[in-house]
Amino acid sequence: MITLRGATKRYDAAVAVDHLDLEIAPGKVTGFLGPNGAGKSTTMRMIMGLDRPTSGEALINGKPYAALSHPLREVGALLDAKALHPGRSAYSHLLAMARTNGIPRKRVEEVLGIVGLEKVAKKRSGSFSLGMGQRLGIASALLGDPQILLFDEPVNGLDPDGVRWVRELMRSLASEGRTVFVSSHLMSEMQLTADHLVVIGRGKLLADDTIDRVIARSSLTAVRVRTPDVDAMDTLVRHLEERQLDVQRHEPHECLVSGATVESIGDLAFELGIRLHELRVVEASLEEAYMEMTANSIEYKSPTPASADAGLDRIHQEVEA
Ligand SMILES: Nc1ncnc2c1ncn2[C@@H]1O[C@H](COP(=O)(O)OP(=O)(O)OP(=O)(O)O)[C@@H](O)[C@H]1O
Repeated sequence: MITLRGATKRYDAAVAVDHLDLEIAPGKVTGFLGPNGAGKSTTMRMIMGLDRPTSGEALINGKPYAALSHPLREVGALLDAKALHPGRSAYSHLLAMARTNGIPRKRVEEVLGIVGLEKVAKKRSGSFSLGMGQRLGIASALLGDPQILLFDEPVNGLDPDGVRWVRELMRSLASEGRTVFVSSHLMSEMQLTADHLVVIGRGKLLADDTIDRVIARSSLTAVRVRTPDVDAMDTLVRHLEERQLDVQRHEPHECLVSGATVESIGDLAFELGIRLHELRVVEASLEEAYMEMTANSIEYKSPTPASADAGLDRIHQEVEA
């Protein structure tokens, strides 16, 4: 279990992480999302004892990293894949880590096998590609066979085969009951890998929930309603608007309702004696839900329109199709 209580990190006047309260539970993959500069790496560094919180605390199994008696056996992390001695081979890098942490030599061979680096294990890591460096970083994280694992953008630089391998590794580590906390900017990948999401923006918590609930809460997730009777649709829309619901009507026979369930709209239509030909949820994608949630937290905004608008357009197009 990873616990953050009021964890805050300031750099001079700037607040990188702002009073984060979180519990990252075992047995699942928790995805860690947020725009550039949101504070993800700083949060992970505080958990790993590399940055001291300005206030609050970051705990591993109830203790700060520095108080762990066998840190590598309790928690492993891939934080910066480039933080390796370039003249050292993967093997000697892992062996040095193993020796200083009382880990047997055979575990070095085991982890090299897990990450698929056996054949290049004796080569200087300075000659490694970005993807090989990521694999070596993952091997270092797994070395102590810890129950808690943190990965900061582990698929960065990996080819599609490598991306899938990381996904399967994360899933299998979680299925063994481990705590897996992984940051990424790739929404589609997170949707396939994570069970739970933590989203931060400007150092503050924006969401701590399952993927399904993050998507369901998006205003871009709406219920599509269709009736063959235009007058009946007029009546239904009036009643929905009286209930303060956001209704968009792009066609006489159809509307999109945000913030209501299919059950509540179905019951209302039934009470009003309105025949429906369609009543279904049109879900936002995780990317759309994320873009909407972080719209006000983006430090480095691109000049192109936000994809929240693109999301609405997509739903409208679906309705018109
Ligand atoms: N050592 C430091 N000194 C000063 N400011 C820092 C330092 N480290 C991080 N910051 C600032 O803290 C904020 C959070 O940075 P952090 O790297 O944690 O964000 P991030 O979410 O990991 O970003 P990215 O997705 O770009 O990797 C940023 O504004 C960054 O400029």
